[in-house]
Amino acid sequence: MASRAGLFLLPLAFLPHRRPISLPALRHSPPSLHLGRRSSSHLLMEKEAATATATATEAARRRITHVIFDMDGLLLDSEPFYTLVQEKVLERFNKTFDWSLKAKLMGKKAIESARIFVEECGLTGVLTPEEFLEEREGLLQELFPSCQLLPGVDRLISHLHVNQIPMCVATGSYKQTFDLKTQRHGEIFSMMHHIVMGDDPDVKHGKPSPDIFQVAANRFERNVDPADILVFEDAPAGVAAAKSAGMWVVMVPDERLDASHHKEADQILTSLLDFSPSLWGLPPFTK
Ligand SMILES: O=P(O)(O)OC[C@@H](O)CO
Ligand SMILES: [Mg+2]
Repeated sequence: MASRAGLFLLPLAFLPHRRPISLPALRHSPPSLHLGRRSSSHLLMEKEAATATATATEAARRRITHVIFDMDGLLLDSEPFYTLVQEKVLERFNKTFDWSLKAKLMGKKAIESARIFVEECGLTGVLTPEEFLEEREGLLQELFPSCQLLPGVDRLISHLHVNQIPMCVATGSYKQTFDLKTQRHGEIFSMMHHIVMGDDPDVKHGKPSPDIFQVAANRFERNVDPADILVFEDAPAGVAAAKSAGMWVVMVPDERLDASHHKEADQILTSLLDFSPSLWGLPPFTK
């Protein structure tokens, strides 16, 4: 297999589309970087990561040349708003919302997640997916403008921008809600080469299909090998989409997401503050 200058030949087993490689989470980062208490899923995450072999670390030291960011739950702390509103809707039907359902909804196109929500909550015939979406979007309108950046986002994106690493966003959010959520963060999103959204005409199927990441990769200035692209995601559907697009994926899951959803990711982090660019052949942080 031809290798690029300075790259070593990767045994076929390590190609991203063949099997995920779990890498050591940055256990040495100072405790202050680890936000919040360490839940059992975090300890499991570290155990999973700790089993990574030196070979896996070597294999993953590819020279990543391009980066694709998911948005909700990865760049923006918007997922709690979705949860809050979905809990509100369910209260009306005396039903409760839990993370096993959340795991199925995250990252998906709005109408797809609405269909799952109505079906899984036994509301078929009571509430249509369209009615649910209308109610949900109505409640979210006031909440979205207060979306904050998640920890480590500003530092990482500014760092990649300064080092001229091409990057973009691939989000299942539709344009209208994208504008609402990002209105306070124009500078960060202006550093993106392009933004692909859930209602983009070229995106035929939402995550977990690879469409949105393939469209995002094709819109960079030059043809990019998917194996040179690193995706950052928070949701199982997004990780699955990135892997089926043949890309590498760092997952930054909410600590309430069951660790069984971590398997496909190449690296698991508790926060972007723990990301080490040089592990992926990207320029290291200087400060
Ligand atoms: O930016 P992403 O994570 O694709 O969000 C999509 C939206 O459906 C929220 O889950
Ligand atoms: Mg997401």
